[in-house]
Amino acid sequence: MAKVLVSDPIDQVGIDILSQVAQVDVKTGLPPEELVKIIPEYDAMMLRSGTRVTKEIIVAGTQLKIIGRAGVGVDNIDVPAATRQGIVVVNSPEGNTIAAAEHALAMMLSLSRHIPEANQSVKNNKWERKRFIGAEVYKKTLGVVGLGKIGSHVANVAKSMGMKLLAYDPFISKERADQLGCTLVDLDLLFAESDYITLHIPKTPETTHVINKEAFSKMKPTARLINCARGGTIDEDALAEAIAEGKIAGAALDVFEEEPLGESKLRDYENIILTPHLGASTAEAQVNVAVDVAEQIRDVLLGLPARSAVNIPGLTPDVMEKMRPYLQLAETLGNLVGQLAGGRIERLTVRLQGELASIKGQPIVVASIKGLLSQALRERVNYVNAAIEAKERGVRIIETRDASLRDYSGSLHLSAQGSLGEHSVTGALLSDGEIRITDVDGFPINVPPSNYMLFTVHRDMPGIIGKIGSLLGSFNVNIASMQVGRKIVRGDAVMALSLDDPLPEGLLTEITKVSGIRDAYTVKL
Ligand SMILES: NC(=O)C1=CN([C@@H]2O[C@H](COP(=O)(O)OP(=O)(O)OC[C@H]3O[C@@H](n4cnc5c(N)ncnc54)[C@H](O)[C@@H]3O)[C@@H](O)[C@H]2O)C=CC1
Ligand SMILES: O=C(O)CCC(=O)C(=O)O
Repeated sequence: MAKVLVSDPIDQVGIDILSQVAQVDVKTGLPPEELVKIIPEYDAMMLRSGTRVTKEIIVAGTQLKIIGRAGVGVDNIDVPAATRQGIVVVNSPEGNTIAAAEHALAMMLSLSRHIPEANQSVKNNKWERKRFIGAEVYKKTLGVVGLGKIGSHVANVAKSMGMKLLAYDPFISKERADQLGCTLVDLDLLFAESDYITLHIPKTPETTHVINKEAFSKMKPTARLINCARGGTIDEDALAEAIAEGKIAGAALDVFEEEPLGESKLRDYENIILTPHLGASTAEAQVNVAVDVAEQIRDVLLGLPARSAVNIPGLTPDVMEKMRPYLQLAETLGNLVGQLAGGRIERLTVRLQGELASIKGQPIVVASIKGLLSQALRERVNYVNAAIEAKERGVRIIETRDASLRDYSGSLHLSAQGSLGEHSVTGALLSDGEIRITDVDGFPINVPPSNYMLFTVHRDMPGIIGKIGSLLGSFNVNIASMQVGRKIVRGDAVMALSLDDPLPEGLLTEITKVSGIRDAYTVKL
């Protein structure tokens, strides 16, 4: 039975789903060195933001097939290392959207009405009504940085509270911003005009310290800053300085450069509200993310695709479902051309022909690479790491299209240039979804792929097929089917044989010795 390690607190509903297919061990709060020790026995990991899945943990996780992040941000997982090792990383892109947006809105209102300080004051037996004069958000300007799922929900609610909305998001269209009632502006204008600034961006090289000393110098002294997105997007030293110097009126932070928050000046100011990364911490969100991610882990352990994999570009389950027969075709042809070419492959050209030329090429290219590398890497290569493996091995990938070819209802042509020469194969799908190999090295044939195959290039002359048949028979190898493809009579030809048994050692050399045989290749598909 598969084993899943749950390393952060996850709602029981997620554990129940995982338990349908796996032994689930809940071990929270483990230090990294302990995780490295125990991870080799696990097939999957499920976590929230409390666990850092480092390269060391991933490298030690030799059985790991999937890492599930019950939340949005996967920045606590070394995704490139997981990808390199062929481990699928999944998240729950929408399960906590509302929770995080509501937390940001709660922070905005808490800042405006001094809720935390007023609460503390009453609990200290005081009644300081004058001290806590607040500000209304109605008719004030909210600057939303990052107009994705959470930013959009914040904008929607803020609009209904009568706020004016500015937004900065270089990847969002004007139409989408218009729909949300937001005016897209550049960051400098957003800083200068906003009464409230709320961040809803991932932490990337571009967003690291996007709120810095210079940014604070552009803000209104009455501005209030909210970050329920990611630590590190605000320069915390610059923020403490800006608050101390009265450059802005307040800040509310749920996320920090270092979590849990260590020594920090941020604790010193009454007008800074701090929460311990609670954005996703609602009962509803925790059920949503637990179900979403546990179902994906269960599916992957059962050999099914994951719906929110962050490291299988373009291969969402609906694409996967629609394209499954073509992916199978691409993998088979990749595997075949890789074996024909042998040696070190330098270039793989993938040509989508006829009707196939109009469909999304990337998944087919990935499947072709997976097939190509499968002889060398076996089960180590998958849809996650195929492209990376090819790049690291110096295989140049070229994708081309030719819509003018009208054979079958679309066909796929792969050619591999390797250290031993160049070979090409073409294949197509029949109406019943069966795969046909329709061309090898430019010679037309029509054979289904089979486990064991033999291909020869020979001179088209009487007797040669008989000789090969007898030779195979003398080694007790049964021929399931045989076909010859040629371009001109008595010129060169290709023979494709499907065999019931693998070729015994030495037989391939015997075949190449037959007069008229130029080359022979044995293939296992
Ligand atoms: N505090 C918490 O507990 C939670 C925090 N989060 C965090 O909130 C953030 C936003 O999450 P979602 O809205 O779900 O993500 P999303 O992917 O839907 O939206 C992010 C938006 O940021 C934009 N963006 C990317 N680079 C940008 C840049 N340089 N400048 C401006 N905009 C940029 C993107 O175009 C996108 O529209 C993420 O970092 C996520 O990890 C999410 C859930 C809970
Ligand atoms: O798991 C959590 O509580 C944090 C959620 C979060 O930060 C995210 O989903 O990006």
